[in-house]
Amino acid sequence: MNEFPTRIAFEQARSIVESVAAGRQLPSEGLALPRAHGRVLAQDAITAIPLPPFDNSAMDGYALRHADLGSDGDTALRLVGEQFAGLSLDLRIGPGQCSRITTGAPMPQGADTVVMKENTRIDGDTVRVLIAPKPGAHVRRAGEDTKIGDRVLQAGQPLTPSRIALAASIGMAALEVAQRPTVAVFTTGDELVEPGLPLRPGQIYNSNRELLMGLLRADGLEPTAWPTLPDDPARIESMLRDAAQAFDIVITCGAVSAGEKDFIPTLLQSQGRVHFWKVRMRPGMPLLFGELERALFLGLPGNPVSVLATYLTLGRMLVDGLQGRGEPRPRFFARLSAPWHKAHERLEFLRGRLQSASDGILHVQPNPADGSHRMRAAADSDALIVLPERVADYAVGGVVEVLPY
Ligand SMILES: Nc1nc2c(c(=O)[nH]1)N[C@H]1C(S)=C(S)[C@@H](COP(=O)(O)OP(=O)(O)OC[C@H]3O[C@@H](n4cnc5c(N)ncnc54)[C@H](O)[C@@H]3O)O[C@H]1N2
Ligand code: MOO
Repeated sequence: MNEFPTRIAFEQARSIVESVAAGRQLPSEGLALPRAHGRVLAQDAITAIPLPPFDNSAMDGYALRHADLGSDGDTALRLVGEQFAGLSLDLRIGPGQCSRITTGAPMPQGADTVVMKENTRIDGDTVRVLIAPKPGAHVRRAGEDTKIGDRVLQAGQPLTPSRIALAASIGMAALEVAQRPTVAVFTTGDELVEPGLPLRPGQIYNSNRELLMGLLRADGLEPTAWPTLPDDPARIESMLRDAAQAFDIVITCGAVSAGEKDFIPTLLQSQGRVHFWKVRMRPGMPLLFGELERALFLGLPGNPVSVLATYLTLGRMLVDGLQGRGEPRPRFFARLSAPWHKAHERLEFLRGRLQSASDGILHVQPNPADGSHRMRAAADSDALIVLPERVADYAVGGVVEVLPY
């Protein structure tokens, strides 16, 4: 049995999760762009072409030489050609001449300015410029967005639609991304019944499976739900070992505190390895983190709101770390719209509802139903409110960190 830290501060738990994840980063795989959305990039992307690739028009209108425009704002130019987007005709504009042009079409040689169609009148092959554009107006210059050799994306960045689009615009058809961890999800307890079946006295419906599967899917994973574990140590051991031989992460909910049927910490101590057990957070204190077979093992406490809080904090850190996500998630702060008395020492993740006031300031309304079994309060809320480790009174308007979910 290994020695492990217990009742640790959240920050210590975070650093253990991060260092374990850093040591077990998943390999990369090449994916075509349509399949790379939401993944973490495992390579830098350096552009071999400038963006835009050539000088082109930002408007539908006429390409001209600004020097030809008279100061009175009404100049007649001779229309000598037309340049549409898609094929460069190598047109050349001489003095007093102009060319029809559409948005995105290459600028003809000699032209330096575009006038919008709406500011002209056409009469045969004469174009009258009624309102003179400024010099260089409506021309998008080659390379003004990115230059050849620019590092436009970096390893560790999550691939948002904008980043995938940027990769496409420099001509990349595939990207090297971190493999996603495979995740096996277990619920535990003889009291659990699946929704849709009749409920006998003493039983409750299994809500944690949907909660956890949903949280993992929202983070881009494709978790696999296993049958619920009975309160039987031999069955628990054989099912968890099976999963731990095949998956990168095994997540259980329940059976990690001090009850007679809480078999999982003992199993991990004797058959695997414990990195920590119990974190000074609320909800979620009995959280267990370790290893079994080839898998990393997260034993979340069974109370539904504890599942929410432990996944959104340390669970997500593990998933991010295994994929080498280097870009920190943005942090958000809000003002409390009601006072709160924090009566205990643990770091609290209270549930609350976010709302932006008309002055642009984000407010959060704490939900008074703070028991870790109160799923209704979690469902009525959309953020965890982070209250640091100390007994404290929070006044209305006090600034707190929030984790939207
Ligand atoms: N003597 C002690 N008792 C408890 C402690 C402690 O330190 N000493 N910790 C308390 C805290 S805090 C929590 S959180 C819970 C965690 O308990 P477990 O992780 O062992 O979870 P269970 O006992 O199996 O279940 C707790 C609670 O959650 C319900 N549950 C479990 N699974 C589901 C599910 N899939 N869907 C819906 N609800 C579920 C279960 O019925 C229990 O009510 O322990 C405290 N006790
Ligand atoms: O830590 Mo437990 O999650 O408060 O109920």
